[in-house]
Amino acid sequence: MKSEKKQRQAPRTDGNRPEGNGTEGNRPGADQSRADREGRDRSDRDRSGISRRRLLGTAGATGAAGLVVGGAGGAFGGYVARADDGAALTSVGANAIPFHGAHQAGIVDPAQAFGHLAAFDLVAGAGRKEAVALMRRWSRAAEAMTAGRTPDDDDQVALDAGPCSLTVTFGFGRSFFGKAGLADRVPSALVTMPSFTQDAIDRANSDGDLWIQIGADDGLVAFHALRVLQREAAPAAKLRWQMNGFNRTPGATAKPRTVRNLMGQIDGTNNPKPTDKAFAAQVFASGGAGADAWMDGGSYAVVRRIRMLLDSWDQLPTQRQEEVIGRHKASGAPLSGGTETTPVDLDKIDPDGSLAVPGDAHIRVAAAQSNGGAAMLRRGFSYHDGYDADGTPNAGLLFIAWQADPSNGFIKVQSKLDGGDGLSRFIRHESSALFAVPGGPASGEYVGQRLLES
Ligand SMILES: C=CC1=C(C)c2cc3[nH]c(cc4nc(cc5[nH]c(cc1n2)c(C)c5CCC(=O)O)C(CCC(=O)O)=C4C)c(C)c3C=C
Ligand SMILES: [Fe+2]
Repeated sequence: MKSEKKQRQAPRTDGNRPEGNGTEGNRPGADQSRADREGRDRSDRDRSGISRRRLLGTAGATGAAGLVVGGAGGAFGGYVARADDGAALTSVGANAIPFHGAHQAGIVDPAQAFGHLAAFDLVAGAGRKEAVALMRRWSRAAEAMTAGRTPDDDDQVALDAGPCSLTVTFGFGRSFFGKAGLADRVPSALVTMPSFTQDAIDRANSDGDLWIQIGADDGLVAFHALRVLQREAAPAAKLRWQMNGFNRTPGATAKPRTVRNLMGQIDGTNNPKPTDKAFAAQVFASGGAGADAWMDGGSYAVVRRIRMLLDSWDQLPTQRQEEVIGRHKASGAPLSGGTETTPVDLDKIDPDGSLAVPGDAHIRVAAAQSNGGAAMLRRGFSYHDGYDADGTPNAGLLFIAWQADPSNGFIKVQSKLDGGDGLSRFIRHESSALFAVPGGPASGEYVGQRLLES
């Protein structure tokens, strides 16, 4: 990336779209983003005497009739060029999540509407020096893009959009350390992931030396970040695997709600909350003073691509589906009663003498109470990669779990779910990876500097 001096254009308001999902105001950086935005418009005007936003608007207006593509146009059209009417920005475009901080962005922030995961391997001959240069390049690019800036020689894919809550999160796989000459710095929590009896893991789409998680509330902004970072990877690293995911778009519901997954369940209800006393200890590593000190403020990301066997799932009556999970499908309330947020009563017995939450219900088997307190923050994306030749949907969950120690988080819980979970008949784990995600960079630092330069 040559320079990030140019500010990316701020978006116009789409009159048909609700103003965000109501959560943006709570996101860190919303105010800063507003200030940045004003600065951006001003600097555009300073350089040319006329706002780039206005110029784009004029071009759109004059060309509008000729640019209606695919379909009858108007409300039914596919692509309709729109003039810039000068209306205010939407909060979706304007929201910026700071790149710097004690923890990397993309862990605690609400999961965005679009996600890309990518793993890279160092190329033969690349070592610590090349890794330092790569992490510098990646951090510089991510810092610019998350603030809504683009490089001079940018491909302009995200040119008209604001930051759109873009986050970029970087991690290191176990295989990275030996190649980078850092074999003695593998953190003790970065264990080799065990195999589980029901795994159907595709090794080519698993593991990796380096990992990037990208999230944004706009598809172009998310793709742009992926493309920029993939280009910046050369000549040090090459792509190993890449996955695309999505969540509900901000503003799609009348008020903020927990997302649904592709099985139709409300998913994420009983996640640890940042307001919980134990949250930081459950999710973030405290590196201590020893060899793992560089992981202070970091976390461990377990990535599992879990296919949903949707054809079988869809054949199950709703009541049975609810027994498989242990919650009502529509409301997300536990089968022991109450609303979505009512704590589940795993001991409750129904009038017929059976457990209200069945013995093999997913939430019973996965619960911290059933696993010696083991907990993790689940922050995933749905995925859909088309259909197999026989018409089976290739769709499911890019499951991402964040924890201070995977042995006392995902690994412990998955060991219990493997075989004991009613849901396991309807899902298949097809990819697996575990990454050490260092703490967030301080201003002027790049991600991983405390590992690579100490
Ligand atoms: C090893 C950890 C887990 C895997 C793998 C997993 C897969 C998976 N889960 C769902 C759907 C739901 N999970 C829910 C709760 C839940 N799941 C896990 C862990 C794993 N899930 C935990 C720790 C919990 C919380 C349990 C509790 O204490 O209540 C729920 C209920 C709503 C919620 O709390 O999020 C749903 C729904 C799918 C579809 C899936 C694989 C594709
Ligand atoms: Fe689950």
